[in-house]
Amino acid sequence: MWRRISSHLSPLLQTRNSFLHTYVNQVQGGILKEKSQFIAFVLGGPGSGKGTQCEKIVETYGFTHLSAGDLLRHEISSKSENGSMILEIIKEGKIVPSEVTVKLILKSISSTDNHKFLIDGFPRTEENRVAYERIIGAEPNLVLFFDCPEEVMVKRILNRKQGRIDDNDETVKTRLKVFKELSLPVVKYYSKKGILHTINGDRTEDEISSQVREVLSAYEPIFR
Ligand SMILES: Nc1ncnc2c1ncn2[C@@H]1O[C@H](COP(=O)(O)OP(=O)(O)O)[C@@H](O)[C@H]1O
Ligand SMILES: O=c1ccn([C@@H]2O[C@H](COP(=O)(O)OP(=O)(O)O)[C@@H](O)[C@H]2O)c(=O)[nH]1
Ligand SMILES: [Mg+2]
Repeated sequence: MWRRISSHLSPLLQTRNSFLHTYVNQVQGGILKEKSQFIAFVLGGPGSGKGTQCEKIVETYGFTHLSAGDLLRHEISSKSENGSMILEIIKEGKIVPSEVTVKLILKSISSTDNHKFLIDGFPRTEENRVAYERIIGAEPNLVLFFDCPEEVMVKRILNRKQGRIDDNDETVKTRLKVFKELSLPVVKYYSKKGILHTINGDRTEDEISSQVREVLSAYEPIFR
């Protein structure tokens, strides 16, 4: 279907087509197999444990982990043309324009041979979600949502010693407000779609990890 559509669309869409289906040079019985892309969004408030759990999922299931925040921070540190704009927005705890983030995600997806991706910390707004779907032309296969009480998230963020410019009292307040007002509607959207899996994020890392494995193992026949 993608091939048919893309022949009528812009070069951007044609590029997209090339990574929506990753051709895996895996000859089985003489047949070149094509693996469909599998995308899981990983959502949750700041400090809910998204990054920590993504690392464990990578170890267990071999996903490629794309943290939207890391991609944006890389733009800042590499002094790209949008770097200073991104820095100001992150400092304030607000949301970077969708087209910037979506472009970075697409670039990362297209630069790897893997077919299964964790997109961590995106989409953070309904506008992000719509922009992603417009450009990618598909919804995620599943969405993990780490549900965590605010006071636990704040404590974790203020103890996270990664030197992040946004891990401070003032920015955390804005980030929590943005999460409640702009990100929770996205969570609700996926819940209505029936692809949301809510995980209790107020547990030990290992307890959370086993909840995650329970969800992912049901999808294993699809993404394997
Ligand atoms: N289950 C947990 N219990 C206690 N601390 C945790 C847990 N999961 C993650 N952390 C710690 O909390 C901080 C935030 O976790 P992180 O994975 O970076 O969250 P997020 O990506 O959602 O902001 C990190 O310092 C991490 O080591
Ligand atoms: O899709 C995204 C992801 C992140 N951010 C910005 O990057 C910051 C850090 O995001 P990250 O996911 O790294 O934070 P976490 O939730 O892991 O603490 C956010 O507060 C936003 O300012 C954004 O604008 N759009
Ligand atoms: Mg994170």
